[in-house]
This record gives sequence, structure tokens and C-alpha cells, in this order.
Amino acid sequence: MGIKVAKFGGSSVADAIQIGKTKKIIEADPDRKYIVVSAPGKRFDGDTKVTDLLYLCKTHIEHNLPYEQLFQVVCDRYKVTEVNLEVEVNIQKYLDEIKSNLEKGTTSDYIASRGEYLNAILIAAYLGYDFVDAQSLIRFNAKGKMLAEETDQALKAELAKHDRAAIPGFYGCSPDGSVKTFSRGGSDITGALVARAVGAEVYENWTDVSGFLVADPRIVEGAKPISTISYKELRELSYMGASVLHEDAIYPARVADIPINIRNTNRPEDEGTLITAEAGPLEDGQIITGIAGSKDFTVIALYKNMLSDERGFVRRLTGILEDFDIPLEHLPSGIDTVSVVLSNKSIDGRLDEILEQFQQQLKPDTIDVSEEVALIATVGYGMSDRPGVSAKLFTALAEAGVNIRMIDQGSSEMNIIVGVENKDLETSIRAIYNAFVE
Ligand SMILES: Nc1ncnc2c1ncn2[C@@H]1O[C@H](COP(=O)(O)OP(=O)(O)O)[C@@H](O)[C@H]1O
Ligand SMILES: N[C@@H](CC(=O)OP(=O)(O)O)C(=O)O
Repeated sequence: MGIKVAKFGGSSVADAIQIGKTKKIIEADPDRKYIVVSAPGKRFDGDTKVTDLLYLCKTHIEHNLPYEQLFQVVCDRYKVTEVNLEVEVNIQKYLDEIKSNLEKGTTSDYIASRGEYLNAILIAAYLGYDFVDAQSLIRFNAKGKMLAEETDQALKAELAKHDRAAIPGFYGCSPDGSVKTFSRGGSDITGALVARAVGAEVYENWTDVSGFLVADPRIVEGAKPISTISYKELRELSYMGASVLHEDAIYPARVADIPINIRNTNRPEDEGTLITAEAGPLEDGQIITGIAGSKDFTVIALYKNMLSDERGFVRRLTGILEDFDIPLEHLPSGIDTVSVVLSNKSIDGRLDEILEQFQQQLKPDTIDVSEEVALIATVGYGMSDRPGVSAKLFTALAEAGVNIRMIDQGSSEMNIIVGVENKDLETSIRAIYNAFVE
């Protein structure tokens, strides 16, 4: 049979008990030859992920605050796991090296990456797999963009030398060879890159939920699972905050046509969600596939009389954003209005400067700004060519007392995006879920 790549998220490798479950899963199928692991995640509600502790150590050092106790918490977690797994890798030696690098003022990417590095060393020993470091294999350019083809070649060449390997997720290297991490949740991307490089039959992504659910289970209790979903639908949902899979993990699997299977380490008997190129058949009465949302966007609406007759307005507008190096999330427009939706993170405190440039270069009659906006995407192929979907969605929001600040419907009719106030995010998701699913 083909090769399976299995990525285990933080909660699946949080301690020796969880790592024991992953071993059972891996041993149940000899095709699971390449294993990608995250840093130890939360063991219980209120626990702290090792990655967060490591970032905290770095912040303490930067502010000249004592960090030793925090670092000791990290050390203790790995040392206990080493003892409980009954492996002897001398984890202390690695911890000493990391501490010494910390004291020399290492980068925060280096320190954050050590969570996955140490876990992969322990897990490789426990499984009897080779440890293959991702640092020199996953390559980024000087601007921090991952170089997909170069990475694919490097991974292919190295992994061909190993029949079975455990690989740390979340990081690779900059052109100078130093550690460079993905954004948070990036071990999912490593898993997809490895799956592509070895031509996997399937990329299994093991986590703590039995697949992708129609809505975030922390918002909609008992949300229904999705049995099959297309890459496109999933990307819309991941991009909009369905954190179960990093949005950039989809591309490597998609180009190589590798299905992604989201599975639950605590319930391996569940089939989870299968993500493929084609959407699965719609269930009886199914209209939407999923709902996801995230907070902290700003909508800037520009109104100008006779805008519809003006040439180059949108080009100049996007040019201004390019000068600020700000990605455009959405661009809903009317006859004499154009709105831009930007994430507050990318605005990074420069709103006044941006508005000044809009005023100077675009000369709108009015500019209306709504900060603290949450975006919600309702996604699904079942929505296209079906009349009344938007009406149903807007009625559900109106009945829940939610004020809609922005609407954007993609031309594929596969998604409807609404902007609401941050405080209304959860209420809105529940209202949409109840209208379409319950
Ligand atoms: N639509 C969704 N379906 C399933 N889980 C979701 C969804 N949206 C958000 N989540 C959250 O994603 C979590 C799994 O992602 P993550 O914490 O990154 O896992 P891991 O550490 O295993 O990579 C779930 O526990 C759940 O709280
Ligand atoms: N450990 C990193 C990378 C990651 O992907 O973790 P997880 O698989 O637990 O989401 C983080 O916390 O961001």
C-alpha cells in the first residue's frame, strides 16, 4: 500500500500518556512511515502549551526579567516524558544547549522551535524511527516566505534515505541557515510538505476533535462533524479562523492531490473528515458545509460621488495598501462606494496614516471607519444556485439582534462573508448554525 504521513498536534503529544496513544495508532498501520510532531500542547483546560512557555522565556529575557523558573517548567515536562516513555536520549544535554543559546540572546524563532525539536527527538526514540530535523530542509527566503519547490526537493532527497522518520513540525531555515518558524499552528504545514515530498497516499492530521465540525465546538456545543469537504471550502474556513488546520497546509496537499484526513487521537475509531479536490455529495437538506469567523478587522468605506465613472480608483487604493505592505482581505463595492476590509494585525497601529493617504490620493467625499469588526464566512457548494440562502442568513442574524456592518459574497457563490461587531461573533455563528443545520 501507499505511504501515510501522520501529523500529531500538540494535544496528541502533550505527555507520555498521549504519546502512548500515538504509538498505538502508528503501529496499527505499517504504512504510517513519516510522523510529524508538534510541541507538547495543553494536557487539561487551563494548562499552557510548551510553545507559549518558550515564547514567554524569550520575552522575559528581552525585558531583563528572571526566566529560569519558566524554563524549568519546560525542562520538567520533557524530563518527565523521557522517564515515563522509558527512552534514554539524554534530554538534559539538549536542554542545557538550549539554555546556553538563550543566554547568548538567540532569536525567538529558534527558542519557539525547540518545543517541536525536543518532542521529535523523544518520539523518534520511543517509536524506533529516525529523527530527521526539518531545519535545513524547509527553506524560507529572506522575506520569510516559504520556498515550496526548493523545500520539496530538499525533503525528497533527505527522506529517501529514511524508511521511517519522525520530523519536528513548525520550522525550517532562513537563507543564512538560522531557524525560521511558520506562523502559529504551522506544524500542519510541515505535515503537508512531508506528505507531498514522499508522495503520500493520505496526509493524516491527528488532533483532539473527530474531524472538522460545521462550527467551532467552543462556540456551538455539539456541532455536527463534516464527513467530506473540498480543499477550496476548507481553505475558506481555515482562513477565517477554523483553527483545526492551518490555512497554508492545504496548498502542498492540493498540488499533489493528496487527501487530508482529520482524525481524533483520543477516538481513533472515528473516521474523521476527509478533504479532497471534489466536494462530497450533499446530505439530504444540506445547504452549507461550515461556518467560521474571526475577530479584529477594520472596514474602511470610501464614498465618492460619480465614483462609477472614475478610472483607476481601485488601482490607486490597492497601491496605497501595497505601499503599507497590507494585504487586502475583502473589497465589497457599490456604485459610488468601495470598502476595504483589513485585519487590525496588519494595520499595526497605522490607521491614521492610511486614512491620510486615502484622503490625499483618492479624494473621497466621505470615509467611514468601523473598527472592531468580526468576519464570519458561511461556506458550502450547496449554496450555489439556490435562491433564498442569503435571505435566510440575514434573517437569522436579524432575529438574533445582530447588526451587520458589511456583506461580501464571492462570485463562486460558495461563500457569504458578513462583518459584525466583535462582540456579536459567537451569537452570529450560533444563529447561522441554528438556521442552516439544526
Ligand atoms: N470547525 C472546527 N472543527 C473542529 N475544531 C475546531 C473548529 N474550529 C475550531 N476548532 C478548534 O480546533 C482545535 C484543534 O486545533 P488545534 O488546537 O490546533 O489542534 P492541534 O494542537 O491538535 O494541532 C479543536 O480542539 C477545536 O477547539
Ligand atoms: N507548537 C506550535 C505549532 C503547532 O502547529 O502546534 P499545534 O499542532 O499544537 O497547533 C504552536 O503552538 O503554534
